[in-house]
Amino acid sequence: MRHILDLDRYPLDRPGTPEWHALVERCRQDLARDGMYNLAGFVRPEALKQAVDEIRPVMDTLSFTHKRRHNIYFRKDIPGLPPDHPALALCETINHTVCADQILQSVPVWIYEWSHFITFLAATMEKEALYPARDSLARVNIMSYREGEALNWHFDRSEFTTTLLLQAPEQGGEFIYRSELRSDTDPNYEGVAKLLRGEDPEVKTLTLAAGTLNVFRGKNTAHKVGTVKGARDRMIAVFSYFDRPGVVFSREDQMGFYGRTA
Ligand SMILES: O=C(O)CCC(=O)C(=O)O
Ligand SMILES: [Fe+2]
Repeated sequence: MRHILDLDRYPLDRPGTPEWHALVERCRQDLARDGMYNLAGFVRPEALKQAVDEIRPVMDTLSFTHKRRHNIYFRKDIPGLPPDHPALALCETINHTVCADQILQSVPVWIYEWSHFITFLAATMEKEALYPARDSLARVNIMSYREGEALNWHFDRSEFTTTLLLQAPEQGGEFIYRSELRSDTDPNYEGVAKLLRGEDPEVKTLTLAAGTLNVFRGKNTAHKVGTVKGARDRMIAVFSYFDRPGVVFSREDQMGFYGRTA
């Protein structure tokens, strides 16, 4: 892993040492304050290039074009919410997705499965353990956003979302988010409606640099990716871990996100 990750700066391979604890502590503080932490330069530039080079042909030929109108929940209906409630307003997403089963031997999948990485993530999230998904599609997704494309407002399925930007676009493609818009006990439908109307003053924008590890509270943070501009696509790896082993997506979700089942 030493040639892939900057382990001098981020000592993930030395769990239990004072420098490892210091890094975990810093990430915990960022999460508590901002609902997010970022490790810039986590992946070495040569490894980023290798990742983009090995994924590019798969992206160009086998990726699923994810294009649909959806609500912020990525669900047809929400029990208890009338279909015309403004929290269910539709928005449009388009990007291109490659799944873990199409890039079994690749830099992002190696990182996803590295036990020191999983141990570190769990520690920053103050969890006893964290488990990779069993779903062969959802484990790792590589998403490419070309000029004019964007991912629209949504909440994620898992409590935390872990991403690694492999290639930054020339312009646009910002990560736009609203922390703690809802909680596990309060869906805050009025707040969601306000956000979708463009009237939430708490929305923040982050421009990520390639190689940055980004971890945020995806389940209750509404987030989207701004429209990409310029010739270079925005390419990002999204890692899905869960609190229990063996998580698989429903066939309906697999079809919606990946255009196929596994
Ligand atoms: O592309 C990103 O930065 C975020 C991706 C994301 O939110 C997702 O895949 O759920
Ligand atoms: Fe997301």
